[in-house]
Amino acid sequence: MSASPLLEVRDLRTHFFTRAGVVKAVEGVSFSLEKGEILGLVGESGSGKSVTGFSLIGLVDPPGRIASGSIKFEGRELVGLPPAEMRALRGKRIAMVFQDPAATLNPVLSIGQQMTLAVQAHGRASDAAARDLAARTLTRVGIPDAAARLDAYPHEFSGGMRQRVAIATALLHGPDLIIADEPTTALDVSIQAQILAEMKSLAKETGTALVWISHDLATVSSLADRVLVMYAGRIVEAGAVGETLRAPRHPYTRGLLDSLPAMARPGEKLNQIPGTTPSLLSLPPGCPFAPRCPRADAVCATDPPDVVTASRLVRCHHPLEAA
Ligand SMILES: Nc1ncnc2c1ncn2[C@@H]1O[C@H](COP(=O)(O)OP(=O)(O)OP(=O)(O)O)[C@@H](O)[C@H]1O
Repeated sequence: MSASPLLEVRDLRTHFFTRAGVVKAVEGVSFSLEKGEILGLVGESGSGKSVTGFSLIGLVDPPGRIASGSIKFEGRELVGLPPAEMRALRGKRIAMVFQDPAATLNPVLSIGQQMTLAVQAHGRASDAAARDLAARTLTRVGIPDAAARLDAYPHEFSGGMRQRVAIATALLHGPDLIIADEPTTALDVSIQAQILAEMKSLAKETGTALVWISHDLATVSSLADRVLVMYAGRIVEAGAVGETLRAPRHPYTRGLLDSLPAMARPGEKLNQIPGTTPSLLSLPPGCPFAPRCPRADAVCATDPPDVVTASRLVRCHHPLEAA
């Protein structure tokens, strides 16, 4: 591990100040990321994955804001960075890919026009040079006959191809970090697998680090080096992906794994985690997972668990045995 990681997040708190109260969407999140590393961020809907991603790239809008904590990118503090400096980093050094490529692609511009604009937003390039870079980048993400397809419009591409265009746009400037928020969720399984394989080889070839946000543990296990499991705005377990998913120590991670369709025997019902995710406006005083946890006892209801760190981080009073 190098002395200074690419990204170092310390005790990040991102809150939404709503009329109903303060929604603590991200509450004390810490992790670091090395160059070329792929980090999977998993958890049920509402656990704070997307808000963590938006915080990293400076895109939390009112009524939300980063309430405290630190996000260091190559040693430089991003929390409190003037918006113009954040914009200069965004798209160039740190890029984001969303679940819906429509969030990135403009329907009234051809793919070539919008990629040219994206190239020129961060530096001088002639239209010809920008189109050439766009075509080469589209080829890298598996778009056949890319130069000819530059004049096509987003609606002329299939969903999988549109997502590839969005990924290529994120790759244009050779960013150091890509934050991908459920980018393959809407695609069919074979296209998903292809895009995952391509993202993995791109990250390894170019040294680009990837934060892959997903509710799908199977996807994360085939792609990521490390996994962070989030619950109610906190990281409850973190470690190397193989070890953590093979032998989870937090009962929540175990519950997520048990509810995967692949874990059910034919004809059997899926083992859903009982109960629902808590309201972030009024969390119980102890462990937020306690009301749904098969291992919880009195202490879990009253005392927030400390983090136990050995080869991996576990935030639990009664972690499962190490394998
Ligand atoms: N603009 C907002 N105002 C108030 N609360 C918000 C806002 N945006 C997000 N939240 C809250 O922050 C919490 C975390 O949301 P987030 O989208 O990060 O979850 P997630 O884990 O990414 O879920 P999903 O997989 O559904 O996207 C949720 O409880 C959500 O209601």
